[in-house]
Amino acid sequence: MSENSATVTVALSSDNQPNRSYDIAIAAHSLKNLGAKLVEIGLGKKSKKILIVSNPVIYKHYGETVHNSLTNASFDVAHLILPAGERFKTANSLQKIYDAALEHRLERSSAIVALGGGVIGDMSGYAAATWLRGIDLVQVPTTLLAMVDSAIGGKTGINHPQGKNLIGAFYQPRLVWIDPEVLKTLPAREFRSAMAEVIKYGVIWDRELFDLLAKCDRLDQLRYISDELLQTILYRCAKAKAEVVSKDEKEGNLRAILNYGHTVGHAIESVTNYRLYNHGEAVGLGMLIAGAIAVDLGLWSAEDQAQQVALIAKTRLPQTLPADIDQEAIVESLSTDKKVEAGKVRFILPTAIGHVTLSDRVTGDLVKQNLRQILT
Ligand SMILES: NC(=O)c1ccc[n+]([C@@H]2O[C@H](COP(=O)([O-])OP(=O)(O)OC[C@H]3O[C@@H](n4cnc5c(N)ncnc54)[C@H](O)[C@@H]3O)[C@@H](O)[C@H]2O)c1
Ligand SMILES: O=C(O)C(=O)C[C@@H](O)[C@H](O)[C@H](O)COP(=O)(O)O
Ligand SMILES: [Zn+2]
Repeated sequence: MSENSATVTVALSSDNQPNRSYDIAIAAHSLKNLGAKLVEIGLGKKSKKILIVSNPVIYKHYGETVHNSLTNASFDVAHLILPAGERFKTANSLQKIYDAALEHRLERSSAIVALGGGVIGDMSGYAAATWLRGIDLVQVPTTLLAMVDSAIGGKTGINHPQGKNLIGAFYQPRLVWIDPEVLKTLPAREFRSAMAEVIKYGVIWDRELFDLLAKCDRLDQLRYISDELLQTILYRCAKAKAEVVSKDEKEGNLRAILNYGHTVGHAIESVTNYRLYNHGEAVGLGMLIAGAIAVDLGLWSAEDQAQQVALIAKTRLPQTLPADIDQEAIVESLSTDKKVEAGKVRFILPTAIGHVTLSDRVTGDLVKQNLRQILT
């Protein structure tokens, strides 16, 4: 890792297929070089067609740079603008991507470029996985959350009216192209939200990252983070996710740790109709609750939980839930979690900073008991 650029490789087994490993390239001001990079990794040899999928805000800021970079590299580019927000991570939006793919006559060797946050990335990824049974996918994340998490590792999908990400596929991108400069236009709320996933890596895998963050006074806005710390965050999170995904691409076992905070987090998002909390905020609340449950079960210490609470407080993420939140519905929604096995909900619970375990000892009552602790 140099001062302002780094590459992390997601190493994947290939069986009889061509090499599926890919790079996560992190470099400031690199957006304009995307087209040349795609040529370098072999895109455009047969079909030159590319569909950029984005949303109005992101495309207004960065669409032209990406479009020009691709056309300068001789790609035949079309773009589709979808409405912004988790509420639009739906089958209806997916249909619009398919319609645009058809209109632009994407072929098997064409590509989709996802220019956006996790919502655009997850939906475009699923469209790429399924259009013509699979075309190339390039992730160009524009939120911190997408840079450290959603653009990496190949989980793609959309929400079902009954729950988060219930429809999807594991489908790896050919490249993750990160230009941290784009974070300068990211709203502070979205920055904070991403910090929940960053802290997640500290708790599940990387104690050094946790300790580094704990030394900071404020973690709620980009302006409180030095360029060096931002680069370290991007690099260490990418490395952590790449290591986990390389070891267990399809969540047979280890990868489930990346779901820390998500069991309750997804339930909160879904029960509040994706209107009250965004993903990272709900995950932050989910981590607070998972930590408290782990203390109750004697799996980790009250001191470690206090450290987690203190770190989350530095991000100024929400730490409470409205008193009238439907607790029964949250517990009910846990049953749609993808980690459910033989009807039992399995939680990722921390045992020490940097370590977690999978537990099926968490009852609905224990969840409700801890939800009640954070009601306002
Ligand atoms: N696939 C995975 O492994 C994975 C991992 C984590 C999260 N997710 C999913 O990711 C989604 C959350 O992603 P998110 O937090 O990126 O939210 P998001 O995609 O909704 O983006 C948040 C907001 O930021 C705006 N925005 C994005 N980049 C910007 C920029 N550079 N400047 C100005 N505005 C910008 C967007 O318009 C949007 O309104 C959820 O659906 C979650 O389930 C998936
Ligand atoms: O990559 C993973 O694996 C994760 O679990 C990362 C999570 O941050 C992400 O929100 C993911 O989409 C959740 O997956 P799900 O399988 O619970 O839908
Ligand atoms: Zn997440």
